[in-house]
Amino acid sequence: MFRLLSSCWAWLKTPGETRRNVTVIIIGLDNSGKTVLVQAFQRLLPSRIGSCLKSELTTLLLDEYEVSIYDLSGDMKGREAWPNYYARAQGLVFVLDSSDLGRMQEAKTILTRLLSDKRVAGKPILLLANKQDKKDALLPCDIIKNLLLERLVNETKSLCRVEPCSVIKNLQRKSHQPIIEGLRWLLAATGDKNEERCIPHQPHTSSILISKSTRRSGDRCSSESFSTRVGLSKEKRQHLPHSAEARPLKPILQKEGFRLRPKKNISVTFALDEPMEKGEYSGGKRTMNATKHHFSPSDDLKTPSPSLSDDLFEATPASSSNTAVSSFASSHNLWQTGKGVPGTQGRGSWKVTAEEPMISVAFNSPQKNGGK
Ligand SMILES: Nc1nc2c(ncn2[C@@H]2O[C@H](COP(=O)(O)OP(=O)(O)OP(=O)(O)O)[C@@H](O)[C@H]2O)c(=O)[nH]1
Ligand SMILES: [Mg+2]
Repeated sequence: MFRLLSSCWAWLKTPGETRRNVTVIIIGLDNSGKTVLVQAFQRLLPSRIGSCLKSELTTLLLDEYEVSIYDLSGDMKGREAWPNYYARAQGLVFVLDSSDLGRMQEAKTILTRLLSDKRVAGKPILLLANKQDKKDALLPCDIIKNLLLERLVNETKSLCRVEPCSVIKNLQRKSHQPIIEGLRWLLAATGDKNEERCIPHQPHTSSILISKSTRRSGDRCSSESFSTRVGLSKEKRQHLPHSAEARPLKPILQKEGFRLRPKKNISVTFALDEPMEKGEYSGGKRTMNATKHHFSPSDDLKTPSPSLSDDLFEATPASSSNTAVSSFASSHNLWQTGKGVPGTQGRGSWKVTAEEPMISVAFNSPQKNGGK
């Protein structure tokens, strides 16, 4: 009853009559969780379900947006209809079953074909790494690697955010926060994307964001150091949701450290567009050899010190945006290492510090809940 009333109120209360209409398509392989995602949105947000004629359409209200969401079927027959929706979509949600390793290649093929379509290329895409409750679910960094996502979004100039989530119903309401935050980001990105197209001679570089949904106290990331890399005006950037901000990889490494969480809630945001200069971090091996490990005194649970592989900071060749990408690939080892460390699946955090620069890794409690 309360939900019904608040829905009615939300529909009536159109602030200044200025709701922005945005059309989003939800796409992905069959069985990835698209329909369950839409059902979660319907539970969480004021929504209007489509008529019988367009049962795939749901209209949601979120902030100042009225969002038309098309839940497209992912089976072979359904995929034939996808192109009919490409032109009208301003943003895309690609739902991936992170635990279905056997279909990663198929997902990659589909995603590549999708983003390469000229009606889609350049539009923002939210990649939901779903089914994170399952024990074999891939980490977002593994997904990025498996799907060759960096290269793909760089080529198609699409702004991309990767959001790990579980959309199943029996999870607590707050565990659905990532999908709301992801949708907020997508909506903001659609507006900025349109505006950006009007800016002439704007060098376009693309970004991948991984959600940094929650920040711990002591997080040294300062918001001023964030920037999107899609040529947004400063004023527009201020309107992006906090979690929509992208951080250039190079400054992160230079100034702050790279904050990652191993599974479920990822705590890092970065952009893959800033080329490294020649020789930059080429002393990485040396630096990492000099690495010392220590634990934060605020850890909820002490975990064993991780051992880092020496190839954590391989020297990265310079001169293209792929340099930063390969730098990410190096940091990927960091995740892998963290993942394999006994005890890191529990609550707690550990830090790895080197003399200069410092890398820090924060592990927070994963949401293990009713994994199948
Ligand atoms: N464990 C787990 N199961 C999920 C999750 N999300 C969806 N599922 C299950 O995955 C199955 C498929 O979900 P759907 O939402 O129907 O998948 P879909 O992407 O709409 O599939 P098509 O409509 O065929 O393209 C269902 O059995 C869901 O219960 C999740 O986050 N975790
Ligand atoms: Mg479905």
